[in-house]
Amino acid sequence: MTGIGFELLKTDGRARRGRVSTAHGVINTPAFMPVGTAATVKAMTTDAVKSTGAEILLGNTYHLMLRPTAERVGQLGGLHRFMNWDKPILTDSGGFQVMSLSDLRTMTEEGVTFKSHLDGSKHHLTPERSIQIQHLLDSNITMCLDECTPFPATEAQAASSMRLSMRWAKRSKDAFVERPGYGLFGIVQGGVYQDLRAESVAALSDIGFDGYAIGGLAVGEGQETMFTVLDFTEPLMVKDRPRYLMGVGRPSDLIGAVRRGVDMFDCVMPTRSGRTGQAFVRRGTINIRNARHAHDERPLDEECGCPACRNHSRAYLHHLFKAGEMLGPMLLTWHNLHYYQDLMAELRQAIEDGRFEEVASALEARLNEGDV
Ligand SMILES: Nc1nc2c(CCc3ccccc3)c3nc[nH]c3cc2c(=O)[nH]1
Ligand SMILES: [Zn+2]
Repeated sequence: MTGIGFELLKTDGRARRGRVSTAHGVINTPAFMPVGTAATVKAMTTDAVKSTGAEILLGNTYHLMLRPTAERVGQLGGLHRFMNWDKPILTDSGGFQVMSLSDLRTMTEEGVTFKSHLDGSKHHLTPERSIQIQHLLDSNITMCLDECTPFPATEAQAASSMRLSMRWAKRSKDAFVERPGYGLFGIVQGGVYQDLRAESVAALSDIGFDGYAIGGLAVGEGQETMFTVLDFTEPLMVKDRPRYLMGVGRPSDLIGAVRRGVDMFDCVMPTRSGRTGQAFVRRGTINIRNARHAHDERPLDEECGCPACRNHSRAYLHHLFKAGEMLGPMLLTWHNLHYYQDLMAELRQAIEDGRFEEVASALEARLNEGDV
């Protein structure tokens, strides 16, 4: 197999059950991919991440090029060996993180010049350099360098931003080293504009990629707008390649996007909010720091099999956070990732059984039950 393989195993409405195969193993879709920004899923060992059911994790070109540098990771055998994760890895191309993390950045046709948020040192990122960095990291799924069009943007702004990303997509493809089990994904842009999204899908399909991400969303547009953009973009996308919705999302976002034909997801919510004490449970969310949990002997979620729910009460987790104990963020991160994987497994099974709509609407109803 050149590039990565994709099998579409079953559909139920627009929802898809598939399998992505890479040099480091298989990813069952719909899949949630935990974010491991600086070669670590924060507060989790790789064994812990594996125990949640995750089959792929994400790394970041931006962070790793700054520290410890891509050359260092490459010298040490790539990201898999560096962090001891032997399953697939997807890395973002860095443009999104430059725009959200560094200051004093300038964007030109050539690429983006920016100052490190760590030490102010100057760096350049071009499509060619981003592809080279991801190659050094030994990423199984490489992302094209793109510009994530800010929200809101006028149609003219979204058009010129998208067209720059399409020129960068071609340069990314030309720089990518084809290897069996390794693939390159294009990223659809175009803001909230139907004709621009269509132009971007067509431009990327003409170039040809192993998979197609939908970018420019989860940038503050809100769930309704995100779903509207999916509704007019997804039907234009080829069916025999994976679709990856970048940066999404909360459980209700995931259910709605699987319903609309998305296969792969990433989001910092389960890890970032886990560290602040927010737990995602089947009936909504819990902020464990709230006083009402101080004496509650129940687990976070009775139906969850994670170490936090098997071994501890809400009262104990509340105490850990109040005491500033590092076990608190560890256990809530573990729970959130475990819950996200359970949710994706339930959606995969529902598609296989031809019961997606029944299962999805029941899950959505429970999320709004409240009083968790
Ligand atoms: N390259 C790119 N990344 C995005 C991310 C980061 C996803 C990511 C991938 C891998 C690791 C971390 C983060 C977005 N997050 C929210 N919305 C997003 C939009 C884009 C986008 O349009 N382009
Ligand atoms: Zn749990």
